[in-house]
Amino acid sequence: MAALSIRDLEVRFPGLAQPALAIPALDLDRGARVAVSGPSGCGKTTLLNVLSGLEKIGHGHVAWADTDLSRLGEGARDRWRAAHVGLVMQDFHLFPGLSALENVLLPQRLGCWRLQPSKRVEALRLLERVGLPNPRQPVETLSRGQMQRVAVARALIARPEILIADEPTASLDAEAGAAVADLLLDLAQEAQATLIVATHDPRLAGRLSRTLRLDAGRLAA
Ligand SMILES: Nc1ncnc2c1ncn2[C@@H]1O[C@H](COP(=O)(O)OP(=O)(O)OP(=O)(O)O)[C@@H](O)[C@H]1O
Repeated sequence: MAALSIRDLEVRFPGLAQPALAIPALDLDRGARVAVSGPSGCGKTTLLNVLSGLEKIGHGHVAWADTDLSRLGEGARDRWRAAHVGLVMQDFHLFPGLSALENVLLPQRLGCWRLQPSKRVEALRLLERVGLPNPRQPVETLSRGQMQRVAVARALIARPEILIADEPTASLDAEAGAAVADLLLDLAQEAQATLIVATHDPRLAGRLSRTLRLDAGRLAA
Protein backbone atom coordinates (compact mmCIF):
# COMPACT_ATOMS: atom_id res chain seq x y z
CA MET A 1 0.00 0.00 0.00
CA ALA A 2 1.06 3.55 -0.61
CA ALA A 3 1.56 6.60 1.55
CA LEU A 4 1.78 10.03 -0.05
CA SER A 5 4.15 12.83 0.84
CA ILE A 6 4.08 16.20 -0.97
CA ARG A 7 6.70 18.88 -0.32
CA ASP A 8 7.04 22.35 -1.89
CA LEU A 9 4.89 21.43 -4.87
CA GLU A 10 4.29 24.12 -7.45
CA VAL A 11 2.72 23.65 -10.86
CA ARG A 12 2.69 26.58 -13.27
CA PHE A 13 1.15 26.84 -16.72
CA PRO A 14 2.18 29.32 -19.39
CA GLY A 15 -0.04 32.38 -19.38
CA LEU A 16 -1.10 32.02 -15.72
CA ALA A 17 0.39 34.63 -13.36
CA GLN A 18 -0.19 32.46 -10.29
CA PRO A 19 0.71 28.78 -9.92
CA ALA A 20 -2.19 26.45 -10.76
CA LEU A 21 -1.12 24.45 -7.71
CA ALA A 22 0.99 25.43 -4.68
CA ILE A 23 1.09 22.92 -1.84
CA PRO A 24 3.91 23.37 0.70
CA ALA A 25 3.27 20.08 2.52
CA LEU A 26 0.71 17.28 2.53
CA ASP A 27 0.90 13.75 3.91
CA LEU A 28 -1.66 10.99 3.48
CA ASP A 29 -1.71 7.65 5.25
CA ARG A 30 -1.87 4.38 3.42
CA GLY A 31 -5.44 3.45 2.61
CA ALA A 32 -6.69 7.04 3.06
CA ARG A 33 -10.02 7.95 1.42
CA VAL A 34 -9.83 11.54 0.39
CA ALA A 35 -12.09 13.95 -1.48
CA VAL A 36 -10.59 16.89 -3.37
CA SER A 37 -13.11 19.71 -3.66
CA GLY A 38 -13.26 23.38 -4.57
CA PRO A 39 -14.64 25.72 -7.22
CA SER A 40 -14.13 25.23 -10.93
CA GLY A 41 -10.55 26.04 -11.94
CA CYS A 42 -9.11 25.68 -8.40
CA GLY A 43 -6.69 22.95 -9.47
CA LYS A 44 -8.45 19.65 -8.70
CA THR A 45 -7.67 17.96 -12.02
CA THR A 46 -4.14 19.35 -11.98
CA LEU A 47 -3.61 17.78 -8.54
CA LEU A 48 -4.94 14.41 -9.72
CA ASN A 49 -2.70 14.61 -12.79
CA VAL A 50 0.31 15.29 -10.56
CA LEU A 51 -0.60 12.45 -8.18
CA SER A 52 -1.03 9.98 -11.04
CA GLY A 53 2.20 11.01 -12.77
CA LEU A 54 0.41 12.42 -15.82
CA GLU A 55 1.65 15.95 -15.12
CA LYS A 56 5.36 16.72 -14.97
CA ILE A 57 6.44 18.12 -11.60
CA GLY A 58 8.51 21.22 -12.27
CA HIS A 59 9.07 22.18 -8.65
CA GLY A 60 8.93 20.21 -5.42
CA HIS A 61 8.46 16.55 -4.52
CA VAL A 62 5.54 14.15 -4.76
CA ALA A 63 6.42 10.77 -3.30
CA TRP A 64 4.22 7.70 -3.13
CA ALA A 65 5.98 5.40 -0.65
CA ASP A 66 9.57 5.27 -1.93
CA THR A 67 8.86 6.62 -5.40
CA ASP A 68 9.43 10.35 -5.88
CA LEU A 69 7.55 11.18 -9.09
CA SER A 70 9.50 14.42 -9.51
CA ARG A 71 12.64 12.36 -10.17
CA LEU A 72 11.07 10.27 -12.94
CA GLY A 73 10.90 11.07 -16.64
CA GLU A 74 7.68 10.68 -18.60
CA GLY A 75 8.29 7.05 -19.62
CA ALA A 76 9.14 6.00 -16.07
CA ARG A 77 6.07 7.80 -14.73
CA ASP A 78 3.92 5.97 -17.31
CA ARG A 79 5.34 2.61 -16.21
CA TRP A 80 4.90 3.51 -12.54
CA ARG A 81 1.27 4.56 -13.19
CA ALA A 82 0.49 1.33 -15.07
CA ALA A 83 1.80 -0.70 -12.13
CA HIS A 84 0.33 1.28 -9.23
CA VAL A 85 -2.59 3.52 -10.21
CA GLY A 86 -6.17 2.87 -11.26
CA LEU A 87 -7.62 5.93 -12.99
CA VAL A 88 -11.28 6.75 -13.48
CA MET A 89 -11.35 9.72 -15.82
CA GLN A 90 -14.10 12.34 -16.04
CA ASP A 91 -15.30 11.28 -19.48
CA PHE A 92 -14.61 7.54 -19.08
CA HIS A 93 -12.12 7.20 -22.00
CA LEU A 94 -13.75 4.00 -23.21
CA PHE A 95 -13.15 2.70 -26.73
CA PRO A 96 -16.27 2.47 -28.91
CA GLY A 97 -16.55 -0.66 -31.02
CA LEU A 98 -15.17 -2.78 -28.19
CA SER A 99 -17.28 -4.62 -25.64
CA ALA A 100 -17.32 -3.76 -21.94
CA LEU A 101 -15.10 -6.80 -21.33
CA GLU A 102 -12.58 -5.80 -24.02
CA ASN A 103 -12.45 -2.26 -22.62
CA VAL A 104 -11.63 -3.59 -19.16
CA LEU A 105 -8.93 -5.85 -20.63
CA LEU A 106 -7.43 -3.27 -22.99
CA PRO A 107 -4.75 -1.89 -20.61
CA GLN A 108 -3.71 -5.47 -19.85
CA ARG A 109 -3.43 -6.29 -23.55
CA LEU A 110 -1.28 -3.23 -24.16
CA GLY A 111 0.97 -4.12 -21.25
CA CYS A 112 1.96 -7.67 -22.27
CA TRP A 113 2.42 -9.90 -25.30
CA ARG A 114 -0.17 -12.46 -24.34
CA LEU A 115 -3.16 -11.90 -22.10
CA GLN A 116 -3.14 -14.18 -19.07
CA PRO A 117 -6.38 -16.22 -18.92
CA SER A 118 -6.68 -15.24 -15.26
CA LYS A 119 -7.07 -11.59 -16.30
CA ARG A 120 -10.16 -12.44 -18.38
CA VAL A 121 -11.61 -14.26 -15.38
CA GLU A 122 -10.81 -11.27 -13.18
CA ALA A 123 -12.37 -8.83 -15.67
CA LEU A 124 -15.57 -10.88 -15.78
CA ARG A 125 -15.62 -10.99 -11.97
CA LEU A 126 -15.20 -7.22 -11.77
CA LEU A 127 -17.91 -6.56 -14.36
CA GLU A 128 -20.25 -8.81 -12.39
CA ARG A 129 -19.18 -7.01 -9.21
CA VAL A 130 -19.98 -3.58 -10.70
CA GLY A 131 -23.35 -4.91 -11.81
CA LEU A 132 -22.98 -4.99 -15.58
CA PRO A 133 -25.41 -7.59 -16.89
CA ASN A 134 -23.85 -8.24 -20.31
CA PRO A 135 -20.05 -7.98 -20.47
CA ARG A 136 -20.05 -8.49 -24.24
CA GLN A 137 -22.27 -5.49 -24.96
CA PRO A 138 -20.53 -2.78 -27.07
CA VAL A 139 -19.74 0.14 -24.77
CA GLU A 140 -21.34 2.74 -27.03
CA THR A 141 -24.73 1.12 -26.38
CA LEU A 142 -24.42 1.44 -22.58
CA SER A 143 -26.00 4.14 -20.40
CA ARG A 144 -23.66 6.72 -18.85
CA GLY A 145 -24.02 5.03 -15.47
CA GLN A 146 -23.06 1.70 -17.01
CA MET A 147 -20.10 3.30 -18.83
CA GLN A 148 -18.89 4.70 -15.52
CA ARG A 149 -19.12 1.20 -14.02
CA VAL A 150 -17.00 -0.20 -16.85
CA ALA A 151 -14.45 2.57 -16.21
CA VAL A 152 -14.36 1.63 -12.52
CA ALA A 153 -13.87 -2.06 -13.37
CA ARG A 154 -11.06 -1.16 -15.79
CA ALA A 155 -9.34 0.97 -13.15
CA LEU A 156 -9.31 -1.99 -10.77
CA ILE A 157 -8.21 -4.81 -13.08
CA ALA A 158 -4.51 -4.32 -12.26
CA ARG A 159 -5.28 -4.35 -8.50
CA PRO A 160 -3.84 -0.87 -7.99
CA GLU A 161 -2.65 0.39 -4.61
CA ILE A 162 -3.86 3.85 -5.58
CA LEU A 163 -7.28 4.61 -7.03
CA ILE A 164 -7.81 8.10 -8.47
CA ALA A 165 -11.17 9.28 -9.79
CA ASP A 166 -11.99 12.64 -11.39
CA GLU A 167 -15.64 13.64 -10.87
CA PRO A 168 -16.85 10.03 -11.07
CA THR A 169 -20.48 10.95 -10.37
CA ALA A 170 -20.62 14.23 -12.28
CA SER A 171 -22.65 13.12 -15.28
CA LEU A 172 -24.88 10.66 -13.43
CA ASP A 173 -28.30 11.07 -11.85
CA ALA A 174 -28.54 10.76 -8.05
CA GLU A 175 -29.30 7.04 -8.08
CA ALA A 176 -26.55 6.07 -10.54
CA GLY A 177 -24.12 8.44 -8.75
CA ALA A 178 -24.82 6.78 -5.41
CA ALA A 179 -24.29 3.35 -6.98
CA VAL A 180 -20.94 4.36 -8.47
CA ALA A 181 -19.89 5.92 -5.14
CA ASP A 182 -20.80 2.66 -3.36
CA LEU A 183 -18.70 0.74 -5.83
CA LEU A 184 -15.65 2.95 -5.56
CA LEU A 185 -15.73 2.83 -1.78
CA ASP A 186 -16.38 -0.91 -1.55
CA LEU A 187 -13.81 -1.87 -4.16
CA ALA A 188 -11.15 0.46 -2.73
CA GLN A 189 -11.78 -1.13 0.66
CA GLU A 190 -11.54 -4.66 -0.79
CA ALA A 191 -8.27 -3.81 -2.54
CA GLN A 192 -7.06 -1.77 0.48
CA ALA A 193 -6.25 0.98 -2.00
CA THR A 194 -5.68 4.64 -1.23
CA LEU A 195 -8.66 6.44 -2.79
CA ILE A 196 -8.52 10.03 -4.04
CA VAL A 197 -11.62 11.51 -5.64
CA ALA A 198 -12.10 14.98 -7.10
CA THR A 199 -15.75 15.85 -6.71
CA HIS A 200 -18.29 18.66 -6.51
CA ASP A 201 -20.75 16.14 -5.08
CA PRO A 202 -21.19 16.75 -1.32
CA ARG A 203 -22.87 13.34 -0.90
CA LEU A 204 -19.79 11.59 -2.27
CA ALA A 205 -17.34 13.83 -0.36
CA GLY A 206 -19.30 13.17 2.83
CA ARG A 207 -18.66 9.44 2.51
CA LEU A 208 -14.88 9.81 2.38
CA SER A 209 -12.80 10.23 5.52
CA ARG A 210 -11.18 13.55 4.65
CA THR A 211 -11.77 16.47 2.30
CA LEU A 212 -8.94 18.55 0.85
CA ARG A 213 -10.40 21.91 -0.15
CA LEU A 214 -8.51 23.73 -2.89
CA ASP A 215 -8.86 27.45 -3.44
CA ALA A 216 -6.91 28.99 -6.35
CA GLY A 217 -4.42 26.12 -6.22
CA ARG A 218 -3.83 26.28 -2.47
CA LEU A 219 -5.11 24.04 0.27
CA ALA A 220 -7.70 25.84 2.34
CA ALA A 221 -7.76 25.15 6.08
N1 LIG B 1 -2.64 22.52 -19.75
C1 LIG B 1 -2.94 23.71 -19.21
N2 LIG B 1 -2.41 24.85 -19.72
C2 LIG B 1 -2.70 26.06 -19.20
N3 LIG B 1 -3.50 26.23 -18.11
C3 LIG B 1 -4.03 25.13 -17.56
C4 LIG B 1 -3.80 23.82 -18.07
N4 LIG B 1 -4.47 22.91 -17.30
C5 LIG B 1 -5.10 23.63 -16.35
N5 LIG B 1 -4.84 24.95 -16.51
C6 LIG B 1 -5.33 26.03 -15.64
O1 LIG B 1 -5.01 25.67 -14.30
C7 LIG B 1 -6.06 26.02 -13.43
C8 LIG B 1 -6.57 24.78 -12.70
O2 LIG B 1 -7.25 23.94 -13.65
P1 LIG B 1 -7.89 22.54 -13.23
O3 LIG B 1 -8.40 21.89 -14.49
O4 LIG B 1 -6.91 21.78 -12.42
O5 LIG B 1 -9.11 22.99 -12.31
P2 LIG B 1 -10.34 22.13 -11.73
O6 LIG B 1 -10.47 22.51 -10.30
O7 LIG B 1 -10.13 20.69 -12.04
O8 LIG B 1 -11.55 22.71 -12.58
P3 LIG B 1 -12.99 22.02 -12.94
O9 LIG B 1 -13.72 21.82 -11.64
O10 LIG B 1 -13.64 23.07 -13.80
O11 LIG B 1 -12.69 20.74 -13.69
C9 LIG B 1 -7.12 26.72 -14.29
O12 LIG B 1 -6.88 28.11 -14.22
C10 LIG B 1 -6.84 26.19 -15.67
O13 LIG B 1 -7.23 27.14 -16.65
